[in-house]
Amino acid sequence: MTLDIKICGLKTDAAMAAALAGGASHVGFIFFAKSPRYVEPAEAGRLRQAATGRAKAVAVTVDADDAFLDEIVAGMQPDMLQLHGAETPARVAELKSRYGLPVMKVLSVSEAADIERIKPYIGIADRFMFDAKPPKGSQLPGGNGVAFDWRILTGLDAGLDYMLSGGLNAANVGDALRLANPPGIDISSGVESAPGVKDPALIEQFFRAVRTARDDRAA
Ligand SMILES: O=C(O)c1ccccc1NCC(=O)[C@H](O)[C@H](O)COP(=O)(O)O
Repeated sequence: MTLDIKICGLKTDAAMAAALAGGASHVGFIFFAKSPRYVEPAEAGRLRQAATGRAKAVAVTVDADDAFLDEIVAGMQPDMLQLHGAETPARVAELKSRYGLPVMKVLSVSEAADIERIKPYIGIADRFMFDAKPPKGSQLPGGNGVAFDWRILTGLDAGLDYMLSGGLNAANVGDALRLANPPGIDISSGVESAPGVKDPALIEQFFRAVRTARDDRAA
């Protein structure tokens, strides 16, 4: 089975180069002003050019209005929108039709009952992401470096297209793959040396850990 890997919160050419060299299938840009990973749409548009033909460029937004989304889509030309807020199924459908782009809807989870919240989005969102709930006091809906109990994903339909996210790093990604066997994974703060500062060496180390885990499972 192929495994999609998204490196999120890219801001520099060096981090982008490391993500692509490692074999990222998706690269993410954060359009949430309070985030240390925020990039301007035009800068994301410049950075994402390196990914063309190699990885999908994902615009991560949080309950963004149409005016901001218009600016993002025009400036960055994403391949996909990641909706990381409280967007309703109707809003997801509206944005798919407005921009003609696939949408990944994020749901924050901590227990098995939270998984049920995907139901109204099935057939509307193209893909899902399960991320951990932000810790109390966090200003960020994502990028908090917090994991959830990956075993709650084992009850999902085998064909559901999703990414497992939240608190991944080189040390724990093998366990996540073994426990949940997800079709995709996503990482941000686990490959940073400080909030918002991606470390190419940590990115390389993460890809190495993924490869080792997959080789071990194949053996
Ligand atoms: O990363 C952010 O700063 C962020 C801010 C606002 C909304 C979403 C954000 N990140 C989205 C992602 O896809 C992250 O990769 C995901 O939450 C996992 O982050 P981490 O736990 O740090 O690996």
